[in-house]
Amino acid sequence: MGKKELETRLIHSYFDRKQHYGSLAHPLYQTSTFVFDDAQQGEARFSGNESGYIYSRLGNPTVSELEKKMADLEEGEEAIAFASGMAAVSGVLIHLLKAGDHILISEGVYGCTFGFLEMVKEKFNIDFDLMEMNSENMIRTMIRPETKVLYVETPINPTMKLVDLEMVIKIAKEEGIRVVVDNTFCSPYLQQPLTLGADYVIHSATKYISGHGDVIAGIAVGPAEEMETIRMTTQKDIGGVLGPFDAWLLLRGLKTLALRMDRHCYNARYVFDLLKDNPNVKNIFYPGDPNFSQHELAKRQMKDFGGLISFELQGGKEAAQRFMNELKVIQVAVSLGDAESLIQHPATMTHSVVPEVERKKMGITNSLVRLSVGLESPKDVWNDMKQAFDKTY
Ligand SMILES: C/C=C(/N=C/c1c(COP(=O)(O)O)cnc(C)c1O)C(=O)O
Repeated sequence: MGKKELETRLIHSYFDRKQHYGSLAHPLYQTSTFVFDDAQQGEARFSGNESGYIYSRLGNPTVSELEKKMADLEEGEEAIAFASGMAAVSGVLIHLLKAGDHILISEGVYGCTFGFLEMVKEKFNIDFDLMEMNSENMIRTMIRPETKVLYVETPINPTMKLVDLEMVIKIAKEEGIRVVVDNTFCSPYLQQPLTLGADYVIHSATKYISGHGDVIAGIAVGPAEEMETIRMTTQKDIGGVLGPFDAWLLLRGLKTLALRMDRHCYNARYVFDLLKDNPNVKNIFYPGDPNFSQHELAKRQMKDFGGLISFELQGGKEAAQRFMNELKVIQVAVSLGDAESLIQHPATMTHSVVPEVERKKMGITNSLVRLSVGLESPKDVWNDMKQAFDKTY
């Protein structure tokens, strides 16, 4: 029988149940270290002459099961689980870049990704430029001899703009540059950048992969040989590893990823269809909007349009904060991809670390709010927004 569908591979496991009392669920190895049969086995394991677990910062069976599954789901060679999405971002970029290098970034990125780039620019002389990656000529103009990486989020947090992966990857391959795609907003269920030729995929697994708002985690998927280098240097020595219980929770969350993403997409479309005609909304940014400037690219590049809607409210920051404060079902909180609908104000929250001049370039205004549509009844989500509009305007 051939390779099963993704929906099936999300659920089924890789471990040999016969070695684990027939356990259906993957066992949880909540341990920091592993006992050797004798001193010689310890020597053999550390030297690499014998495979096996040593210490959970170097590998853990529960974490390995998650990594195998994520590599499979993203159609990649190998995956590494990290303590957070930012640990995955920094782990991969530290591996790929050295002093004097340059990296091109999609015009919008998560605020702390921007903060990380500012830090390595100042401390380690790794330069970066943000750019709107929608013009082949512009990208080629911005590439320098020292450019080593094109880093993109698509959709971009929080503006929901898209980057044409096939176009960016084509240029990168011609120029001998690596492409890293942060696939957090889609999960492998809606988009698989490695199948388009990207070199690395990154996830804040905190979001849709977990789906239950109870784990902070990151994942990187990439070429096996380089991932081993990252595992045994960048991650081992910086130490941003994921704990076994968090890996176990992610394995549990992945089982329902397909069902949850379908529901997030359905619910977001339901909300959009009502929100788009609301007089208190100045602009709305949702890939599933037929009037969205990149709607055709969204249809081509994504399986469905996701669970996130960003929109600008009439009246600026004060009105946006009043609106958020009137919500009862939707929770005012950062993060996304949870069962609960969440709303946040990027300019003063997730992207507050980005200087205002850069935020403006990214299209992040004080009127912008980002809604992560959850798994509740979409009717209740919309009614909550409607009553908040009535009280705010
Ligand atoms: C509060 C956090 C939000 N985001 C995070 C995030 C990270 C970083 O992921 P950890 O938070 O380190 O797991 C990486 N990549 C993307 C596209 C992200 O949105 C947020 O936007 O609401």
